[in-house]
Amino acid sequence: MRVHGDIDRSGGTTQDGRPPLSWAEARAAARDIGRRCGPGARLREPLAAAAGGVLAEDLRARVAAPSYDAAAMDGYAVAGRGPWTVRGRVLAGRPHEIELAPGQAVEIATGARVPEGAGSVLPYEWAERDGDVLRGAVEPGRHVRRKGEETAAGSRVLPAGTVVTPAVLGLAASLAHDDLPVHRPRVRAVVSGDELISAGVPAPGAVRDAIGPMLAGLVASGGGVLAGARNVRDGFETMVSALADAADASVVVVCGASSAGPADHLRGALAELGASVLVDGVRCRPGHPQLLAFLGTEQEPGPVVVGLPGNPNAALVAVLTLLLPLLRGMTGRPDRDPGRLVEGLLTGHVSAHERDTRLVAVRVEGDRVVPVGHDRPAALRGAALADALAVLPPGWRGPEAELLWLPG
Ligand SMILES: Nc1nc2c(c(=O)[nH]1)N[C@H]1C(S)=C(S)[C@@H](COP(=O)(O)OP(=O)(O)OC[C@H]3O[C@@H](n4cnc5c(N)ncnc54)[C@H](O)[C@@H]3O)O[C@H]1N2
Ligand code: MOO
Repeated sequence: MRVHGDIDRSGGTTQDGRPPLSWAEARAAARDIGRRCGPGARLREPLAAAAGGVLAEDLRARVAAPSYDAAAMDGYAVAGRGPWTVRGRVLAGRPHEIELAPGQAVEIATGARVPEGAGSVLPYEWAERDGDVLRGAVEPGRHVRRKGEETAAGSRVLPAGTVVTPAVLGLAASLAHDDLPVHRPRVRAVVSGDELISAGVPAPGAVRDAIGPMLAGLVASGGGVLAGARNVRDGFETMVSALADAADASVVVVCGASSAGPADHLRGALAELGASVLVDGVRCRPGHPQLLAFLGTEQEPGPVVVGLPGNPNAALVAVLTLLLPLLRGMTGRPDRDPGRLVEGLLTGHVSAHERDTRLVAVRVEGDRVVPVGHDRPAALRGAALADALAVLPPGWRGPEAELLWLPG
């Protein structure tokens, strides 16, 4: 993580004790910080593992595309004018040394190498064959994909910084790449809480960790990679050493311990480590105790810390508010959300918060946006049923609402 000196390190709360940043300001700040931090570690990854990264170098063609003259249709490769004499058959993947003289043809499959001397391919649909004699109308050059006509060997096909989508992976494979140099923010998670268990049925007083299982997919949707998740017990020293141990990451996500209780040690641990807290709470419901901080110094920058509240739905909102905009900023992804404006269509009873932005789980049903309920801070049932969170700014009267799409 590289931090530049011009970031406002003031953080803190306003005089009335409320978080200084609105929900929209917090998202914009996280994205901006991500842009300044840059795209994270450079790795050379096998193709399948490179998905979601951003190219660390221009992608160049290791071979021409196509890499040989190939038939684009099933039919006959023909040389010169017809009628032609059919000399045999060539199939894709079968090497051959056939050369055709004018007046000769071979039956050919799509993708097979067109013999030397053949000028075009006559599809079956246009061919008349009587024994070895073939007739039909061809246009010179038709239905042959010439070597290099799409891409010349050695040419630059994509610039550094391109997001590795499934199409980019397919293209890279077709141009003979086995691995790709990509940048990808490495994210480490610290899941804190004495009451948490990660398997089985909880006894009274114990709680299944519901945030840890969400993180890999959420981090990947922002272009990062979850390099590890640690469950730690509540404790000041434990939190300090968990943060210090994650120093090799671009981003450390701390789940829980974000509030003011006796077991909530995140803020104290950050102070102990000399962190700069840049987002100290956000004016939104749920999720207001979330935070964003830098570890390290100007000379030796450390990771960005994103603090998620322990209530799982509040944590999800904080991921969408701070973590994903941060990762998108780091990886140069477009900020696609808040998504689109849906006009006049939020149905059912929802009320805005007087001073904070409310995020409400909704389903999009045709042209209606329907709250699904079950979206209190501790409940993920609503988010699991929902397509999106409707963004209701303070004092919202509706019915228009902006939608923040939930990662799929
Ligand atoms: N005096 C105040 N108390 C609280 C405030 C406040 O402003 N003043 N904010 C409340 C809000 S809002 C939230 S959200 C929580 C945030 O708490 P923490 O981030 O400190 O998290 P914990 O106290 O550890 O846990 C809160 C709650 O969530 C459960 N939890 C924690 N981690 C997980 C997990 N990984 N999976 C499932 N559930 C988890 C935990 O058992 C608690 O029930 O603080 C309020 N209090
Ligand atoms: O804001 Mo808390 O983060 O309501 O659950």
